[in-house]
Amino acid sequence: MTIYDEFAFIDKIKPNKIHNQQLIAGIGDDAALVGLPQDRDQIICLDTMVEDVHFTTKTMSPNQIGHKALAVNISDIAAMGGIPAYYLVSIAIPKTWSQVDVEAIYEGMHKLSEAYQVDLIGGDTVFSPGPLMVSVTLIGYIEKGKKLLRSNARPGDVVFITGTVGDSAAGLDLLLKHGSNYSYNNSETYLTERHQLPSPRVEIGCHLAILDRVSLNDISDGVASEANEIAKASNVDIHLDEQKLPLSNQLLHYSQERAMEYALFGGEDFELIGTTSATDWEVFQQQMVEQNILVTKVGSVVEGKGEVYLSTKGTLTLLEKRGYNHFK
Ligand SMILES: Nc1ncnc2c1ncn2[C@@H]1O[C@H](COP(=O)(O)OP(=O)(O)O)[C@@H](O)[C@H]1O
Ligand SMILES: Cc1ncc(C[n+]2csc(CCOP(=O)(O)OP(=O)(O)O)c2C)c(N)n1
Ligand SMILES: [Mg+2]
Ligand SMILES: [Mg+2]
Ligand SMILES: [Mg+2]
Repeated sequence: MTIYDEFAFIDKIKPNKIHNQQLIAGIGDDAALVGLPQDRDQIICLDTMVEDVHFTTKTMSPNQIGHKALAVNISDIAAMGGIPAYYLVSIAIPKTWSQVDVEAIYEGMHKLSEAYQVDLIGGDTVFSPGPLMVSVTLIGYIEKGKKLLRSNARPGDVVFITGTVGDSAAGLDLLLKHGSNYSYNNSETYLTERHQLPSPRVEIGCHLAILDRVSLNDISDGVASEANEIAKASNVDIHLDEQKLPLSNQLLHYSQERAMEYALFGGEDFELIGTTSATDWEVFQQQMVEQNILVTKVGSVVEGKGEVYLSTKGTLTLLEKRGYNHFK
């Protein structure tokens, strides 16, 4: 179905209320105009989702594609300890996609934008002769001077992971096998939804931003890949204790044998992995316990030259930067 009147489409997706009062002009001019608060630094990121790379019509509904395209960006802001505020969407639409389905992508984004109080302030709409592509640029902020960088890890730090890891990759496995319309049992549905509807950890990021020094990454490419990024950026070694990696019962039930592979190399959990001093870890852990949020100590930082080791029953083996890599 070829349909789009580009301009009628833009009118249709334009939000009718705003969450951030510093927005001066959103959709409807040549660019968005936003006021800048003096006491904050800006955080800006962009992630793209492409049909047959990040999703297929079999693995994700249009609504879920929209949710996830925004969620993965919110997750990058969470990994900087910040609060998301404004987003722009670039969408390239092939003729095989119906207007109803494209609007459902926006509904998915809109629903999540309400939950996280972010405003759609612009974007671009173009035709694609190939797959559907949706790219989101997200702007957020953090108190001036706060930096939760990958390069902040120091020897003696505790390494932690939020939530559980590996669920999304197992969910993807199920979806590639049976599709999204299959009647999954409760435990399988938990896994497929972890893949389709990730929950970015903004609240936890904000708690971490209060601590003195934190290194942080969100888990898009797998624990092994993200831990390696922190180790390399900080020029330290990271030791991960295999037995401490937080795995859900649903994942273990799905495949005890492959659970560790999913956790280390699967990706798209959009949980956070990071490090902080042992003293700040105690403070943070206590806060998380009080709020009933799962955060697990999974290892430690030692002096080194940027490598990650996995400790399995006392034996250390090099954990290479294997995981999702677009061109491998
Ligand atoms: N094509 C590109 N042009 C410019 N910068 C890029 C490009 N691709 C990635 N980057 C930058 O490289 C860094 C790492 O990107 P990426 O691995 O995608 O991070 P993440 O996994 O957090 O999304 C980020 O600072 C990102 O902005
Ligand atoms: C159909 C399908 N095949 C494979 C995957 C797995 N996959 C695609 S991209 C990706 C990694 C995350 O995406 P990326 O573009 O690397 O995000 P970033 O690291 O930039 O946040 C994974 C695990 C998927 N989600 N869907
Ligand atoms: Mg990226
Ligand atoms: Mg990231
Ligand atoms: Mg990646």
